[in-house]
Amino acid sequence: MGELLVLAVMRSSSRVVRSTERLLSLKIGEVRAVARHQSSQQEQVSKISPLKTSLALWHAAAGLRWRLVIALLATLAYVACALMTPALSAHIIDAIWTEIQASFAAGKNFVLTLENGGTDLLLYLGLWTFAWIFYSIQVAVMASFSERLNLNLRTRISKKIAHLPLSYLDDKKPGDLISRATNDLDKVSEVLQRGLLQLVLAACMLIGSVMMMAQYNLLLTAVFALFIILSVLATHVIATHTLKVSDQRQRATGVLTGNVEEAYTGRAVLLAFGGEEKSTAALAADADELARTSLIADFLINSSAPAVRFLIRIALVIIAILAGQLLVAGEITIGIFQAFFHYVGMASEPLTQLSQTVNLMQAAIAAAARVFELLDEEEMEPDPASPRVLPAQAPGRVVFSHVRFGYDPARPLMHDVSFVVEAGQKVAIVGATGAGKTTLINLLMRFYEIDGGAIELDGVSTREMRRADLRRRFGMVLQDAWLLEGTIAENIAYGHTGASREEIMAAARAAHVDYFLRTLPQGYETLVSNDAETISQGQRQLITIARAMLLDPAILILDEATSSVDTQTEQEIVAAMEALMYGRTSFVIAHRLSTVVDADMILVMEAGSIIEQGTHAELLKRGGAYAKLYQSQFA
Ligand SMILES: Nc1ncnc2c1ncn2[C@@H]1O[C@H](COP(=O)(O)OP(=O)(O)OP(=O)(O)O)[C@@H](O)[C@H]1O
Repeated sequence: MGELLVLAVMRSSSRVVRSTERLLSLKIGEVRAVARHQSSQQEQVSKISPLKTSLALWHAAAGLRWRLVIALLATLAYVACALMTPALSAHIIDAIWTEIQASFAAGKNFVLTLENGGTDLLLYLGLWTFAWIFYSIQVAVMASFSERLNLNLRTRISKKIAHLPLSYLDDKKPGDLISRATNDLDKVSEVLQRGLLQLVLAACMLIGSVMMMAQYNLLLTAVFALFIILSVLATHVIATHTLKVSDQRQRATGVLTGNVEEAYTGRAVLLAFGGEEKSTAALAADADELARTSLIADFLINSSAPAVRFLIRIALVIIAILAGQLLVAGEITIGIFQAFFHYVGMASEPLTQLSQTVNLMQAAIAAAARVFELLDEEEMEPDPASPRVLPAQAPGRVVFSHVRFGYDPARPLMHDVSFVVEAGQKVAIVGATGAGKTTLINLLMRFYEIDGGAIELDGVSTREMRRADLRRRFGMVLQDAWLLEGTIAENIAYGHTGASREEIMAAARAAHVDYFLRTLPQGYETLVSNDAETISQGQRQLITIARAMLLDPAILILDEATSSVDTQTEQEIVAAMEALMYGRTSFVIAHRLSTVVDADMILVMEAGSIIEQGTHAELLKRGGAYAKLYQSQFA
């Protein structure tokens, strides 16, 4: 996992530079065109199936569904309490009114007692108390349901990332991945927490209120039911658009997060090429797109409630006229008249809420769809069920036989690569840029799977080993020295849990960095991060050499720095690398004459193939590609 992360960062940082350069080369007009193109792309991908996504969410909630049952029961209890109150109040009003009239007829003042309506009033109060308790239970249970579902999905995403092939990261921006694991998931839980509850509550309230209305008068209930149907139709039309626009908004958030991340990580390139303005314009275009889609999505989400409210107002007027006539005709009592309107009021708000919630849920569905899109990505080939394990002291003999590979299977890069590296040998890999030097290392570490042939480590095919076991055999020191957020001591001990302070300091001494670290005010406890520029490039590389020293791997992979460091640091790096390579099989992407000349074997690469291999003397004698390269680059 550690190495995977390292390579992901390597890959993303080189991609960041490429994308930042692309960002730099954009003119403002092109930026707008890109934004438009992105938005048309977004329309193309909006093929979300709400049913499929809801089922996936239901499936993801396995083990948590009992919470939904409790929330549902609490909701039903709340609705029952709330629905009983108007009927009870109708009864209380009619009963007390009769008592008042009787008292007046008898020439007495009316005094409220427990017998003549007081008990009913206490019951009324009790009902509302229970309603409040049940409502609180459902709120608490739903909050715990949605947060746990969120946690489940987030855990699945982190496991998924560990199983994604590196090729996934090659054409996706890390920011988009981050956006799915944060923004999209948060949207799902935020909406579920409020939305699901409201949905159940509103539906129960609506059905209950209509049933109660029907008990009093069927004609008036039928008029209200007609307007419910009209509201459902209006909601459906708006919700269809909301789903599409919400998807665009979540994608625009992903694009913006990705580009902000790129602009930030590649800021050195931006500043160096004076590209701040263009980069800012490109980000502004992304932000514009997000603002545009958010505006439409928010408008749609909020527009359904006023539309439904308008329909309800019309229904109320019609019902009021009809109910008034019935009252005058003596077909209904004043208690029933007020109870009916109470139920209409009780049903109206849920109807409005239902419509708004259905719309809000579209945003959650769109976000959840992006989460499941990630979770459904094809994973890398699993480790073998019964993996071969190398002995701890395996010497580090490497054999490539007839290896075939292409990043894109349709465009092979390596056709037939074969070579043998004996344990303890130093191999220099040379070749022009893009020749395939890094690719060779990627295949050796199994960051990518080969398409044919075999790679063996001490007689065992790397495919028969667990990836983690394989990678533990290697130590890497890259040009782009990677530091994680933490102290320098933690950085040196990365990958070697439980290293003592003495071991860390011994590794730092061997890597010629101990003296420098002691001069820092906080010494080994100095806090660093990959982005902080408080530690120079050369010093970073020395720290990563110390990291490799501590790991004490059988095989080393070194990418010699091409960037110019001062002579003193350069000498220290050379000495540290020599000490590190001593007695180990080492693959060096070589840029220094001394490394090439000293190597036990030189692999000369061109267009993915090894065109020559041998020692410096042998290859010079041959007078082929190496001899020419040596003359032009190293001599
Ligand atoms: N992740 C990738 N996806 C697709 N193509 C890639 C990827 N990485 C490298 N390539 C392509 O494969 C070829 C070999 O690249 P590689 O990085 O191995 O070259 P290199 O010799 O290490 O170059 P350099 O010296 O510039 O680092 C190049 O054409 C490159 O564009």
